[in-house]
Amino acid sequence: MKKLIKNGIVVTAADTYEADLLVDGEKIIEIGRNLTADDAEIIDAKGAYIFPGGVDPHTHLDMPFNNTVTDDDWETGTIAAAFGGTTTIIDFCLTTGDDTLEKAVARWHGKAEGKAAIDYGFHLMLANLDEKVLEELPLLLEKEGITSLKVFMAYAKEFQADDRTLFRAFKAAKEAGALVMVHCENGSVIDELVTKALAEGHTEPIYHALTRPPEAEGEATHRAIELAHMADSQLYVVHVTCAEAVKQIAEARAKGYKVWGETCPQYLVLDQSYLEKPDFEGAKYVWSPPLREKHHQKVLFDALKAGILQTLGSDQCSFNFNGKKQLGRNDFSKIPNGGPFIEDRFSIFFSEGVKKGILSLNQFVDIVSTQPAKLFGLFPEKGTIAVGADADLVIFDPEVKRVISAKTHHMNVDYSAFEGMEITGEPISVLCRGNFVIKDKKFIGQPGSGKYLKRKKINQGALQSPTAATV
Ligand SMILES: NC(=O)NCCC(=O)O
Ligand SMILES: [Zn+2]
Ligand SMILES: [Zn+2]
Repeated sequence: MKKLIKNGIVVTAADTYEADLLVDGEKIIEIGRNLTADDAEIIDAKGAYIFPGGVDPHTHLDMPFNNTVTDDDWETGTIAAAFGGTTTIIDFCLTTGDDTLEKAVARWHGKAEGKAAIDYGFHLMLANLDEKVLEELPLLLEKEGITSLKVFMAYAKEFQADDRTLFRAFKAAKEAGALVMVHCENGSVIDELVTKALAEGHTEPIYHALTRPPEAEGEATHRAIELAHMADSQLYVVHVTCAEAVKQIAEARAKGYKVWGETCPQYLVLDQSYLEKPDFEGAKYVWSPPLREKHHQKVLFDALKAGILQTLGSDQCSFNFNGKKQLGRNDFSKIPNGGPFIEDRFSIFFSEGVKKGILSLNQFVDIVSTQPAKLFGLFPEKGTIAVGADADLVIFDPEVKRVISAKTHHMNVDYSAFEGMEITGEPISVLCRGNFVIKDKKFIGQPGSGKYLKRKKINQGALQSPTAATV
């Protein structure tokens, strides 16, 4: 049955206008005023914004990490994402532990199939690029439509890649038409600082932040930029947190380097002082890079506004406080790194960005949906509202006020990093490819209905030049 969404205000990265939307099957087939359709279900969206579904380019669902596994799986994680207005995620497929990349990807398909309630793709997370991996990589990227790789400059004992590996990743990506995502922190310096702090008897969560200074992020960001440039390749810096890293990205983009950047809602609204909460509560706020001092928040908002950073990822990586976070009770370096953000990414950004007058409605859509879709080869099927696009739609009440709490969220985790925060705006109904996943704030979707998305290569027009990507 067709669906006719009437009287809403359609918002894209470019326009804001009143219109009705006619959806047939998975697609938007007509946009206009006073549309009628005899055989359609009518949805009245008066007073609501209609946004394209959020595209979250950074999640870790059911992922082995820091000697444990994240607590949200593909069912709880994608349902929570849908409640929050996200209809597509791109998750990180971990390749360590498998002897071929193909096996790792098959394992990730196994985690998602039958569980994902929204659409999804995979990035490939690589720790080494030996001859075997380099041979398999292009074949796998082609077959699976995986057009992005992630390499870590941090996590010395788990994933850290050396400069040679990083350079190889850039070279291989250039040839394969893929984008290299890099976690930019100097892992060796951090390892040294952590060892020293522990030797001096400092075990509390705040030392997680104190041993990962912003300079370590700025230095690594600079190195990644130069290595990408030397390889004539392209770089996407994940979870940017601080002025030091923003400066490097801004300078590179001004020189025309192919560099893009992401930040996350937690860095925009929380600060380092949260790690000082008593009774080990600071562990709830341990992730990497760490929360920074408050003055970095404005730098990040300004960078998003100016188009120096283009996207907002959740970096969803949840661990229960009264569970896996306790692994680090006597040693901050053993606290699993990550937090629960997939559900609140969209609404917090609307409330803090649009409602507080920092961003326009169109900039909001660009950052939470359109730019991630473009950068990761999903546009124009995803990331916009247009005839022929997938009917991934968020019917959003921009005025309702609510308080974020673990008591009401849908993630499989016993705390919210934003507990008690009052925000304005909430998704009322969410459609993914024309089907309601959330209707009137209730989940009516189907685990397993999410579709795996093969993505376009960057040389197929997925990627824009630095100047074109500015808002
Ligand atoms: N960010 C974080 O602490 N955990 C997830 C893994 C990563 O993205 O570094
Ligand atoms: Zn990372
Ligand atoms: Zn991450």
